[in-house]
Amino acid sequence: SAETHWCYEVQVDASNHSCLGPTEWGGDCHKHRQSPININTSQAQVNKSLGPFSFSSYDQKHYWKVENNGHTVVVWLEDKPTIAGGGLATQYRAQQLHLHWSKMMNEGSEHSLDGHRFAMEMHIVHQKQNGTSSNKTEAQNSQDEIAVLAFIVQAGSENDGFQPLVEALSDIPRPGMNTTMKKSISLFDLLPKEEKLRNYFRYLGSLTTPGCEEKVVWTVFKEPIQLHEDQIFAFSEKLYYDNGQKQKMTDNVRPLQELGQRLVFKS
Ligand SMILES: Nc1nc(-c2ccc(Cl)c(S(N)(=O)=O)c2)cs1
Ligand SMILES: [Zn+2]
Repeated sequence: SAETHWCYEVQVDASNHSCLGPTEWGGDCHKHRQSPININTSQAQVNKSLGPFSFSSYDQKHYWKVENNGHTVVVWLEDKPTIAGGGLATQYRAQQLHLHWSKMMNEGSEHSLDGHRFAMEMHIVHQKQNGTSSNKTEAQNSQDEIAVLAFIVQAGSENDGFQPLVEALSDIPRPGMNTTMKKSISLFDLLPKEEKLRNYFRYLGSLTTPGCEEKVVWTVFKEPIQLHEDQIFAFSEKLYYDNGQKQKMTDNVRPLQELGQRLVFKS
């Protein structure tokens, strides 16, 4: 039979157990360098090598393609903006951005800061740019193959930069649907002002979705993105997990994982 697909806890009951919730996820999801984690900000160690990021083409406006993939809303960054600096070993190329959220303003982020969770969390997923062909092989298994820039989102003032994404949600209620933003925006239109991106936390972890591969160098920025409550609610209101449009897409948040022997650093 088609293998049972993974899902979030909120979906397990609604689908009368026809999908695997977070405690049953396979792959590397049961290993010990997993994400997300709670970040104890006073225990995080200042690391002087965690300098500012350099963002390339983050100012480039684009009519991005937006998709409901059954777990989240994904914005495909095909023009591949890149990042470097920020204590990263090399340049990384953006692949996609997606978000995690809840209707509850303190249950929608995946990471927490000193036990506090927020309304949403946005992840910009980047792939390590390989060097020469020689070091391509082992590079694929490195702990920092993927760099995710994580931004917490809290309810506050209206954010005009997010409107083209918020308005695109109505076009893609069901899994597998995709659309294009009706207005071009840049990644910087979605982020806090660049000068506010100097303060961040850093640790090595995993994808927060199956197979939970432990190949992510995480950056969690301190400065939150602010969205109006109505913009936040739009994600839970317009999107569905299922084709029958019975299960609203919300609480697509993995439970917190143990820090274990890992250290969290801060810029
Ligand atoms: N099918 C799906 N894949 C993802 C995904 C892919 C890559 C990554 Cl890196 C992540 S995360 N949450 O760790 O940033 C999520 C979401 S939903
Ligand atoms: Zn994510």
